[in-house]
Amino acid sequence: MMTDTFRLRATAAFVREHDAAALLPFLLPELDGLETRALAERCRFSHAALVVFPPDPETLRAELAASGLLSDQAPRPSVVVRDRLAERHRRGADTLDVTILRPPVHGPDGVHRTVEVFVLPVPPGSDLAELARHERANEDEAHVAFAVDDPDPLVLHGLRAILLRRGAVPDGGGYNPHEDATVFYFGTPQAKVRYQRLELYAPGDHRDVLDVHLGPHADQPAERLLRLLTGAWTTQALAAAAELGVPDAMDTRADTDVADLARATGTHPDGLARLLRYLAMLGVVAWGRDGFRLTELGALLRADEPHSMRPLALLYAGPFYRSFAQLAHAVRTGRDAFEHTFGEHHFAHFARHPELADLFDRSMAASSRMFEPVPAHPVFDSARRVVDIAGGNGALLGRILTAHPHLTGVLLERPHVLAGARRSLAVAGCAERCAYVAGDFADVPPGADVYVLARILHDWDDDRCREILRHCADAMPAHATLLIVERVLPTDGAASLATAWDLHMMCNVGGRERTLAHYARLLDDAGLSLVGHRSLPLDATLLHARRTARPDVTG
Ligand SMILES: C[S@@+](CC[C@H](N)C(=O)[O-])C[C@H]1O[C@@H](n2cnc3c(N)ncnc32)[C@H](O)[C@@H]1O
Repeated sequence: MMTDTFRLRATAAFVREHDAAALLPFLLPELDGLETRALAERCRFSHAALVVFPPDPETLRAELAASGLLSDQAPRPSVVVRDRLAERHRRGADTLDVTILRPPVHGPDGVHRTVEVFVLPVPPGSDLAELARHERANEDEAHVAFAVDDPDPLVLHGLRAILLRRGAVPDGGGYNPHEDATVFYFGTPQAKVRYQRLELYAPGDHRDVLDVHLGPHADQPAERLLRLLTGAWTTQALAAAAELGVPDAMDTRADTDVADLARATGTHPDGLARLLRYLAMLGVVAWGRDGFRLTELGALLRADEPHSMRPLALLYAGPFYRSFAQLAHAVRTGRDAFEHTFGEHHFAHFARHPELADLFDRSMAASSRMFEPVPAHPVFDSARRVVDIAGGNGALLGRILTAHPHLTGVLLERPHVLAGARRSLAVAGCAERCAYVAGDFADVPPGADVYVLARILHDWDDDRCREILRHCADAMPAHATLLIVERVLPTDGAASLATAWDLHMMCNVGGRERTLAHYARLLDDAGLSLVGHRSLPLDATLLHARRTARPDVTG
């Protein structure tokens, strides 16, 4: 359990190191440059907040002093956080004596900021000990706050609209008469920093805007849970649209009439209208005056879109949907649910069903935009030969060979995958510079300069990964490089696609996503060293490893 001093120090360091323009895109990765600028012009990053639970005032003073946080201001009563704690822990608000301190901290540019410290005394033997334990572990009240200096209602409505459009979710708020200030809380579920709540802090009484923010039922956990529970319907609605060719028959620049769309897709007009209404809620299509328009998001489901995500939609709503229904089996037994559902491992199952193998290969290509920056890695400049181990349909090798005409490539894959790889490398114009090896991880060809393992290690448990990495290390000359593409699990609780894919790997493959330290250990065990890493699109990371130099024992 983290001590309050540690939590105070970490919060103060965060406030010191960040500013609004840099922080906002981490909280809401979908913000575009214009929106970030509009927000940063009207909102200052003012503080990060936490709740502490000192046994007595002396301990609190000592903890604040040890964290470099000193304030001679008198504490003010908290209303909003007190009420939230009371509701979460089913206690009367008047039994919680929560006060607010705001010790100053200087930001990177010397500007005045604060750490907002909510203080709830928990004397020894108090019945609040369990509440304190829960709150320290979950940090439900931790948030970062942006102060709005000129908060007229129009500005507040405009700021809310941008935040909501980019994935923020209303998460309560309130008016504190002791401070004459209104706060608006938002959840930021996509955040790439440890804070998944954002506060707009507006001096003055803005309860009219707050009423809109809170909505009639917005603070009901039951409503939030209902929204979460319908996730399966989202997967199926997206896949149904893709299967029926709805995005393919729509336009991103003009509205399409529902009756026309029903004719074009061979669907029932009422059924289609209802599906479209749901898709509009997801942002996949948008309501227009004359029907519905396809959005940029929805266009990714078109069959002819470069990097089309249609195959992924069909896979996730098809075989992987059936196996996800058995997730509890995977959690209970530690064994993958795909094998439990289909009677064999997914690689073997797909190998026996060519239409599924094809769907799988095309769905891997759907997210191959994560490879875009890989060919720019400097290791390719001095290399001559590259081996892509289990390179799938050759999407990555094709990019590397296209960017570096001096290179030759080898693609190692299972025999049934090679035909597709040959075709796509021929389309990429790299056929003459590429050789193919039909085989297993044990057949990694020796003597190349760069070896690539993209989205392979997460398919396997640690023992099999060590084995695969040893095959690589054995094949690698002393100067060679191994590049690994994976989604790396964050260690600070930040939201990441890796966390979702870790569940997918457990359920469907029997593998796992890993932290950077975990990869470093596996490499080390195989005689390799992690020497660098850089981030890639779609929450992926490129790890760079070399053979570990062995001490010269020839003496
Ligand atoms: C998740 S895909 C990744 C493909 C490619 N590297 C990419 O990122 O697009 C995993 C690949 O491992 C291959 N594979 C599975 N078992 C293998 C084995 N024993 N030896 C070689 N390749 C294998 C599969 O055929 C599949 O193409």
